[in-house]
Amino acid sequence: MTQTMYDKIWHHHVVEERGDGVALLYIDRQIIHEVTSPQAFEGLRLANRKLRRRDANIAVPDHNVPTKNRHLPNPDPSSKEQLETLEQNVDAFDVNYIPMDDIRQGIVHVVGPEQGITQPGITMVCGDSHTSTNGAFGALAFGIGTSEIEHAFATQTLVLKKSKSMRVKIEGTLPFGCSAKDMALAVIGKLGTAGGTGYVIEYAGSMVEGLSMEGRMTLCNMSIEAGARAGMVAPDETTFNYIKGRPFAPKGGQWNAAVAYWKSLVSDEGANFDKEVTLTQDDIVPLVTWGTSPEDVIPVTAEIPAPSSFADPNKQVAAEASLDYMGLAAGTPMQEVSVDRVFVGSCTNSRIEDLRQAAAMIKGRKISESVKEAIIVPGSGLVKHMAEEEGLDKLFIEAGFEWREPGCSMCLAMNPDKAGPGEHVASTSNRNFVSRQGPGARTHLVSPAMAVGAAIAGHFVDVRNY
Ligand SMILES: CC(C)[C@H](C(=O)O)[C@@H](O)C(=O)O
Ligand code: SF4
Repeated sequence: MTQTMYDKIWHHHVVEERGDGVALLYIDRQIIHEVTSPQAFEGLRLANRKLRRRDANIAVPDHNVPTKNRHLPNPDPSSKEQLETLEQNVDAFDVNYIPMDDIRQGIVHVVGPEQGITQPGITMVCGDSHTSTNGAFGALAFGIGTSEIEHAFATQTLVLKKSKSMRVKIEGTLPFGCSAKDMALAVIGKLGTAGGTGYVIEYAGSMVEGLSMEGRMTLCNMSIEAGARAGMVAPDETTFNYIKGRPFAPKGGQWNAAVAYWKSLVSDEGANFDKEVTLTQDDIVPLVTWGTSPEDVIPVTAEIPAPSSFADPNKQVAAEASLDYMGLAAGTPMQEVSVDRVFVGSCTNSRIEDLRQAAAMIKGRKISESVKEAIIVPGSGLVKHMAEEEGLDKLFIEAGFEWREPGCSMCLAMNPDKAGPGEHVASTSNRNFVSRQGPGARTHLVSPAMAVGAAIAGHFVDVRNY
């Protein structure tokens, strides 16, 4: 019987079938951050339990870390407490830990792949929805809740129901001025935020195969915004080249054996997917979100849509509310929308390639005087270091950007990096929810190049001719 990649990885990890698609699944690796782990550790404490496999877990602080003045006391009491609690817990339970002052520190979903922790064929969890990022390697990686974190700590297993499978093919060559972020936004625009509910998505097609690992991670990262449980890309030479030599990668004779196994994971010819969706090169253009849902995407060359243009009455109501919150009028050309702040970062777009694409847009120009703040937040200390070796930090600083320390930062504004009420933010993150980047802040999701273009012009621009 033919199998999808998801079927294969699932079956390799079943400890016990419970019937009705529910199974006890073995979990290979778990990553932990400070926001969702405290109750899980507390649960272990109360039940007097330990970690079943301490080498399968690794913790790193990311959401609450300050991105500047780290040598000073943390200005936010609740952030301080969450960070200290994580330190106490990893100490008490002897969990592998990457502290804030370690060059490897960064956003969990950047650190896992960078360290070679993420590998094809593994099951990988984290108490964080964007764990889907790791699926770019052909891993089954997904976010879990606090009680599941505790369960995985104690047993190295989880009780799970198998999802349906969807294949999203994107065919063609990535058009000029576009990036994996535009592909991700195009997929969400097409599926809608509920289109992937109940599914694990496998991304395929020539445009996906042509992406670097960084691009594939951007694409898989935003599977969650399409409602899916996870996103995956079949491992290939691009994957193997990325993993080779990383700290946790298989070494010596184990390398060849691992690659042979990884190659066997790809979906069989003719494997059955519950749903198939295809996008073409024509669907991929520089996109911007205009509303408060990631599905609210339009080409940068388009106008803000009128609520009445949507067929679904519920969507009409939602669009009305979105426009009201965003302070936008239907019919306004997107390129006339001005931006107050610019954020390049987050687990969607903070890897080295994202920073290179962002820096390439500067071309000796400076950010607009109308922009209050433009920050570049690398995904990890290693990304930051690499960017500095390439001189990207200087390009950003000369243009008027702030060059920060790694963390989640203004993606969700749990640290001091916030946008003010009513301010429009050109953001490379993944969620444009109400008040996501600060109370009343208005988020527009874009690619790194589009964010820098907006910073220079002071409003959204079509990066293809800017
Ligand atoms: C804090 C965490 C639970 C949350 C998530 O799971 O996604 C955060 O990372 C986010 O992006 O909103
Ligand atoms: S960068 Fe944003 S989306 Fe990613 S884990 Fe952090 S808060 Fe969540």
